[in-house]
Amino acid sequence: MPRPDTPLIIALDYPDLDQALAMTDRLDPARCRVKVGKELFTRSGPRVLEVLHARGFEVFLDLKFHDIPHTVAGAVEAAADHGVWMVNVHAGGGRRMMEAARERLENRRLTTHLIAVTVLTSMAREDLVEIGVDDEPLTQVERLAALAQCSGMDGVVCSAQEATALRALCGDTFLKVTPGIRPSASSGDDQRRTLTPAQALEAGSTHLVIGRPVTQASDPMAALGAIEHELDR
Ligand SMILES: O=C(O)c1cc(=O)[nH]c(=O)n1[C@@H]1O[C@H](COP(=O)(O)O)[C@@H](O)[C@H]1O
Repeated sequence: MPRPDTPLIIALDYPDLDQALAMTDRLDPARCRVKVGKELFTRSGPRVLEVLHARGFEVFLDLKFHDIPHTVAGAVEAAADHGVWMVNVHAGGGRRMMEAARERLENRRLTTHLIAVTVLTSMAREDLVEIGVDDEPLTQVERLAALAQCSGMDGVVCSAQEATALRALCGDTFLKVTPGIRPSASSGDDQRRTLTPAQALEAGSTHLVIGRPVTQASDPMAALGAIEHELDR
């Protein structure tokens, strides 16, 4: 199946498989990828991946693994064995954890994209201070992105507000997957570091993760179409 030529990843943040599939019934796998996160996966198990693959979708399995190296390597291998397009870990798990995950994929010649979460887009400076990081989010994102890159990651999850700095630091081909995307008219919800879809691509994001602005819209297809229009696609 040809890879979709789109930066859009729709977050299927639903409490059950039926609701997620009702949404994907209305999406076209040529126009977007989909993301399965903790809630949906914990409720539905790997079956959700089988069903989405059968419908032609490439899947980002967003379970943000963060554990000792051996455990994370096994979890990343299991995700890749399910045939997902992308999987993620927390860069805060450190170099040995990320290297172990990369090595496990290489040993098995598995080509799933492996990326690391830097600083969650729901966090602002004061949240970092509370966990002992007395830095601006950008400084911590740069620190973790550099570590992720030299630990063998294909890219990072960050806010689009940091994408330009990471393009300079890590290059164009290093993936910058950016949630916290809010079309001009929508609310920020619990996100703190947001940009619009067009601003995010302009800033250097390679992929845009979009959840509620599409999934909670009264007409999700119209919302997706408006984003595509904004991106001139
Ligand atoms: O890894 C992620 O996808 C992620 C990282 C991050 O820093 N912030 C973030 O919002 N996400 C995910 O991106 C999606 C954003 O959804 P909305 O805020 O509804 O657009 C959710 O599924 C989050 O779990």
